Amino acid sequence: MIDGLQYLPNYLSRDAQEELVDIVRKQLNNNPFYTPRMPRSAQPFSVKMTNLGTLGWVSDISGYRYEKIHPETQKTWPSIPRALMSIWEALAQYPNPPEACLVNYYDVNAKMGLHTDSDEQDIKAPVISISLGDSARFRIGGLSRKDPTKSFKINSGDIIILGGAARMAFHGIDRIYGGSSTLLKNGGRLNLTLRRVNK
Ligand SMILES: O=C(O)CCC(=O)C(=O)O
Ligand SMILES: [Fe+2]
Repeated sequence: MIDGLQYLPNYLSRDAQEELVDIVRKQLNNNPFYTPRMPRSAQPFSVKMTNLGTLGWVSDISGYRYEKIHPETQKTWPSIPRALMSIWEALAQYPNPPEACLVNYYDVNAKMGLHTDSDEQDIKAPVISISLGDSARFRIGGLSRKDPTKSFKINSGDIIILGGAARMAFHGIDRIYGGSSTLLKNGGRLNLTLRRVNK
């Protein structure tokens, strides 16, 4: 596996997962998931997205970028809750706090193609990714799209850290294992990624 990728299986207990889902759901109140679209083609993503933080990652016909407001409600994103800040403080080994928490929701048919997280100025900071709900097949490659990739199954409560040499590695979600978790009332998978954007 590429150096700098840290996989922390079962980092969150079931109780901690339930608590986190509750906290995030409350914080997302009036900050709905929307359907992002591919730059240029405007093809819809299968993953629904929203954000917490002073900045949020958005994608539409004009491109990928960070914005201070929700693309549909035009309201600022709710703040990143303390429970998530604490996870960052425990794991990031980085002095500055995250500015964005991208919240991804995958229904059973959703997936995310191989990509790099490259819209952040500060690539010395890691990206911390928290999985909640249904299991998924995570794919990780190298720094070039052509590099060989490996995949493994990730489960609710697992955390992946993309740091160091793995910060700019290609990664994606091949598939969701529908019905594999009872954590989310309506099924599916919630993924939270904590990101530092500005240096
Ligand atoms: O859902 C995941 O585990 C990965 C999400 C991801 O790579 C992203 O939002 O950039
Ligand atoms: Fe990513």
